Amino acid sequence: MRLIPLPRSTNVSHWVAHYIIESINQFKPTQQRPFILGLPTGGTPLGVYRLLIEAYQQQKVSFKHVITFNMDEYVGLAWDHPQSYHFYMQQNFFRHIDILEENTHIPNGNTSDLDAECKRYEQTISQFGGVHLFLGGVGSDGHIAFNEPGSSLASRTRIKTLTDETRQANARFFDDDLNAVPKLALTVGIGTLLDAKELLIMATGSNKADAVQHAVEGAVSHQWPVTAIQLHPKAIITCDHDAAQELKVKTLTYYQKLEAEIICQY
Ligand SMILES: N[C@@H]1[C@@H](O)[C@H](O)[C@@H](COP(=O)(O)O)O[C@@H]1O
Repeated sequence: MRLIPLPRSTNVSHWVAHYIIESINQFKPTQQRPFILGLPTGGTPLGVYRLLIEAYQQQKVSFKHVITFNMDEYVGLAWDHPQSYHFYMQQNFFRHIDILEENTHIPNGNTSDLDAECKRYEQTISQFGGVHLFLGGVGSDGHIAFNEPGSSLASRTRIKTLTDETRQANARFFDDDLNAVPKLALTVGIGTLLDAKELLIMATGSNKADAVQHAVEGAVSHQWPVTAIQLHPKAIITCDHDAAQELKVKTLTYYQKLEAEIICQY
C-alpha cells in the first residue's frame, strides 16, 4: 500500500485529480474499451470534482468513454432530494462534463426490491469487466462507502443500517436534523472495492486521523473497515497533515521519503 501524505486538503485534491486524469488519458478509452471509474460522495471529494470539471473545460480530459459506478446511496430519498447521492453527483460533477447519462451508475435506493437491485448492481459492474480505479473517502470510524464497523471484509453490494456516528456526521448535510438522515443505505461491499484494479482513498481533516492510523499502522479488522485496503494489491491512501497526525513520526518519515518526488510537487 502507498501512503501519500500531503500538507493540505487542497494538495490532496490536486494530486487525486491529476492521478485520475492521467489514469484516463493513459488508458485511452474508446466506446469499445471504456474506462471504469468508481466514485464517492461526501465533503472530501468535492475539490477533486471541481478540478476534474476545470480540466474537462480546458480539454485536458474527456469523460465520453468513461463509465462510473458510485459507491452508495441512501434508501428512500427521492433522486431529486438535495441530499440524495443522485442529486449530489448531478450537481457536483455529471452535469458539468461530457459523460453520457447512461454511463453513470448509482444504486437505486427507491426500488421495491432492494436485494434484487444490489445483485443487479454487482452484475453490471462484472459485465463491464470490473472497476479500473475506485476512488473513496473514509468515515471518522473507518467506514468505507457505507461499510460500517463490523462489515464483512468479503461483503458485496447490499443494504446496510447506518450507525449513529455516521448519521450524526452526515446530519450536517440535512440542516443538522438527525431525524432527516435515512437509517438505511445501499452500498458496494468491501469485497466489491477490493476487486477494483486500483483503490484510492482520500482522508483529510483531524477527524480522520484515527482512521488513517488504523489503515496504515493497525491490523486488518472489520472493526475498522478501511484497514481492508491492506489486502488490496494496488491501494493508495492520500491524506493531509491533519489526518496524518496520529501516525508515528517513524511511519510518516518512511512514507515521506518514499513519496518525496510527489510531495515536493504538491
Ligand atoms: N457514504 C459516505 C462515504 O462514502 C464517505 O467516505 C464518508 C465520509 O464523508 P466526508 O468526506 O464528508 O467526510 O461519508 C459517507 O458516509
